[in-house]
Amino acid sequence: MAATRVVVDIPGERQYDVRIGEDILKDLGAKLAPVLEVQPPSRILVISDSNVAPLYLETCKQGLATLGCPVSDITVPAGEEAKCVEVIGEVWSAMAALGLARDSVVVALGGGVVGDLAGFAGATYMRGVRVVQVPTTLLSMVDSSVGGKTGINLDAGKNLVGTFLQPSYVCASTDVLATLDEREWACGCAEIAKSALIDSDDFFFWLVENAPLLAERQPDVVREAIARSVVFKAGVVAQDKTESRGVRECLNYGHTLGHAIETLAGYGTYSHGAAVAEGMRFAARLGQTLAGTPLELVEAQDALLDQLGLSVLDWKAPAEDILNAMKRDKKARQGAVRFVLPADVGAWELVSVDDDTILEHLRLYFGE
Ligand SMILES: NC(=O)c1ccc[n+]([C@@H]2O[C@H](COP(=O)([O-])OP(=O)(O)OC[C@H]3O[C@@H](n4cnc5c(N)ncnc54)[C@H](O)[C@@H]3O)[C@@H](O)[C@H]2O)c1
Ligand SMILES: O=C(O)C(=O)C[C@@H](O)[C@H](O)[C@H](O)COP(=O)(O)O
Ligand SMILES: [Zn+2]
Repeated sequence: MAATRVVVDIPGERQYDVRIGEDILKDLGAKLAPVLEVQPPSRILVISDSNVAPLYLETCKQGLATLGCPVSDITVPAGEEAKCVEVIGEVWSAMAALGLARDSVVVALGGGVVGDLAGFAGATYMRGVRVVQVPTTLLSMVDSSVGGKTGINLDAGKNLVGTFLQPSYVCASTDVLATLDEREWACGCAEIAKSALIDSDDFFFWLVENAPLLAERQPDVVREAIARSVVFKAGVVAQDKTESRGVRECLNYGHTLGHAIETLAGYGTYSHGAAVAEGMRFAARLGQTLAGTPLELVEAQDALLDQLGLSVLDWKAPAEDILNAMKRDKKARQGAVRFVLPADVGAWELVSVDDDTILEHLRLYFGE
């Protein structure tokens, strides 16, 4: 079957393709040649992690060989902990030592961690070189490789330092998903569920119907879930590239509590998707009070997340600690935390919530 092509067309940016298909990594160089021909790269640097590199680095480098320029690689430790100040410093130093120049290209080969880290390295080194995303997790195919958010975590909170840099090209070669474990599969499903619920009845009820097949990794359903998610995200980002117009925040549904859980539990303790799923359960309940979220939606979302392998987390923390972590969320304004709440499927609101209401709902939710 031919690869699916989604064109990301953001005002003020060069258009780029997201290609989704089986076994397309080997053709990466051929597909990139026309994209990079305006300024042929003097060198390509593939950045990967210690789990992905042994599996797919060789195929990736072979795929890039047709471009005829030197291809170097560096490998960072696998896992969320690598999205940090220390590792980005090492990456910048390696880029300089390898002689990367403004006309070089960074290829991010890995999941969302490598995508965010390598994207940030590319966006900042010499004030910006071109970046190509080669996502290898379900999450990175459906979400993080598209839209240009890059960055690292601080001890104080998730993604607190970063930039926006749109990739030049995205290659989602779905065969690599075969080596992904159950935890990471469910993690990607969480972002698909987030997108479906925020997008429309059409996407949400398609997902409800196909959740068992997605959980079983049925290839046609997997490809359609990726394509639907990318089309949705590309449409949102096209309206609000830098999250400054009150539109892109919708992609943050579930993330206000989700990011607080990741920070407080320690990066890597829970997958990003598992924490976001918990955040979606909480936000829907908060929505019942503040946005008229119907009980049927709360229950339908719970059932969907259960089916996708995203069970309720065995985690709790004092409500005050969670609130303090949430206060560093990038959606906060004038010290108040703002939540994306689902008034209904396909109808979200960005609501500023006072501290007492948040504390009350956290205590209720976590049974304090
Ligand atoms: N920039 C964005 O728009 C955006 C969107 C969503 C999430 N994110 C970020 O993405 C990160 C989460 O990404 P993730 O869920 O992909 O995690 P990840 O990158 O840590 O990958 C998960 C695990 O799977 C391994 N792995 C990756 N590909 C594999 C493969 N094909 N086979 C076997 N193992 C493989 C990795 O080595 C890692 O151990 C978080 O830091 C989150 O904040 C960013
Ligand atoms: O692309 C976006 O915009 C998103 O919010 C997608 C999220 O899934 C992703 O986790 C993102 O990194 C969160 O962004 P942040 O600005 O809250 O750090
Ligand atoms: Zn996310």
